[in-house]
Amino acid sequence: MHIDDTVAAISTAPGEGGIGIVRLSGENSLDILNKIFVSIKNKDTSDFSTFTMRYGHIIDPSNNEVIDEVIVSFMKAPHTYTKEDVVEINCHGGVVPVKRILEAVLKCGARLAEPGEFTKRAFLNGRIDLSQAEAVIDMIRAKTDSSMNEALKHLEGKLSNKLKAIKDRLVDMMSHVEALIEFPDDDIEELMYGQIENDCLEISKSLEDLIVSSDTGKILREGLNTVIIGKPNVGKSSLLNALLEENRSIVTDIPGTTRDVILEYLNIKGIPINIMDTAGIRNTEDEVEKIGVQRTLEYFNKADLIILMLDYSSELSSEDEEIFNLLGNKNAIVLINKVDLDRKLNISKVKEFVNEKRIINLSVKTGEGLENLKDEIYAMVYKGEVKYQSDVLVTNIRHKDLLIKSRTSLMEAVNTLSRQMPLDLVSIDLKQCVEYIGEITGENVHEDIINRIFSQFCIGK
Ligand SMILES: Nc1nc2c(c(=O)[nH]1)N(C=O)[C@@H](CNc1ccc(C(=O)N[C@@H](CCC(=O)O)C(=O)O)cc1)CN2
Ligand SMILES: Nc1nc2c(ncn2[C@@H]2O[C@H](COP(=O)(O)OP(=O)(O)OP(=O)(O)O)[C@@H](O)[C@H]2O)c(=O)[nH]1
Ligand SMILES: [Mg+2]
Repeated sequence: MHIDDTVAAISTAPGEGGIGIVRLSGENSLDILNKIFVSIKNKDTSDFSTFTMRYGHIIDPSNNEVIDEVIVSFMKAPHTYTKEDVVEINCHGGVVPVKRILEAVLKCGARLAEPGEFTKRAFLNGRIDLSQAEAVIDMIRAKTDSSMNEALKHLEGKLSNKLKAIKDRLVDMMSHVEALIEFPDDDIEELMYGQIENDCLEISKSLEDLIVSSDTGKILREGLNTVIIGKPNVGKSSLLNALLEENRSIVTDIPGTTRDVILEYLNIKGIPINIMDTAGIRNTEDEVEKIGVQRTLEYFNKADLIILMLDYSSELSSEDEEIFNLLGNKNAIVLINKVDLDRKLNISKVKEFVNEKRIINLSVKTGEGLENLKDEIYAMVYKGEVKYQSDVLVTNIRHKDLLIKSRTSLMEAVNTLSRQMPLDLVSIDLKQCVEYIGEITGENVHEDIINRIFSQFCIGK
């Protein structure tokens, strides 16, 4: 496939900044630049060496007026971000210079790039595979160091290489199977059945390891959805504020203070947390509060982790018990807050309700127990297994779903083999398995899916 138009976009974030960048990619990039760029030394761009920069001015082609003082860089195909000629115009940061330079570039024949089009070209031109392109957006969205490190590993091809190794093995097996179908040989057939079955099981184990890693990986990419619930006045909003180290939520000693769900983002030991403070759960006649309680329950159902708060200084109430009943087998930590006050809470009774959940004593007021809470969340996410920290994690649900499908095909092959059914059927299963892996890397994936992935990108990426 040959892409023959040249695209341009503002690649820096909108707003005021030190520098703004307008990026061009495509075979006319340098010609377009030549129409609007004048260097002090009056050199034209024909002898612009790759990966060098030049100082000069951008001129408005319609009236020859200077738009801005700039530095331009040139990267020659194919060793560039997109594998096409790339020009970057570094102008003064601010909304006007980048916008006017972009207009000038468009007037001279560039087309406005779609969101993610530079990265899409890097994919279509074969510099990176689809899973690496997806990592580019994860990189931009990452809220913590751990999330970013994981995205970088994907970007650098750690997952792609693993998948490639798996695919190579499958293709190898397929050729053996094909050979045996074409030239049946009773002497080795039985031996081959066992051998292929073994290989399938081994590959299935590698797929399984990747699938398991997605429990942690998804959290690093999307954040752990954590909902603080409890009856009114136990200190939910105080906890949110303490974790954020700012007064985000209104705190008063009036029960029913919080009426809506308040969402904030936290970084707990590198784990991105989407934390939600909610309206205290109770039966109420107040119309606004009722809606708030309803919302609390909706978020409760979607949560990855529930932080259930109790009040050390008050007796267990029917409201607390109602919340215990909601918990079921939800992933939850029980926090007993206000341990700085005198105890009225019957702790052994709490334990009867939530015997298998972790209970942590805390005082938001003094800060006691806050570190224990953070340690517990970290341990839950990493499940205490260090193996995830060095190896690559599957972070993307699309990838996880395809890995599950490819493993299912592989297990179908195993099933076929163990029942000594014809090898043609095994061949079909193996082919299916390879195709699912190819959907992750983008070798064979429907255009709609590619478009959907890149449409999530920002402009200029
Ligand atoms: N100014 C600028 N900064 C940027 C980018 C960019 O496009 N422009 N990037 C993008 O968003 C990121 C860097 N990513 C990049 C990835 C590959 C290539 C590239 O030219 N690769 C060539 C090898 C170049 C060489 O080694 O000489 C290649 O793979 O062939 C450039 C940038 C972050 N910083
Ligand atoms: N002594 C003591 N008081 C606390 C502690 N944590 C919170 N409080 C107080 O408890 C009261 C209620 O706190 P909030 O954070 O508003 O409670 P909430 O659970 O958000 O309440 P609703 O929004 O009404 O559901 C406030 O007066 C807080 O200052 C604590 O650890 N110790
Ligand atoms: Mg509150």
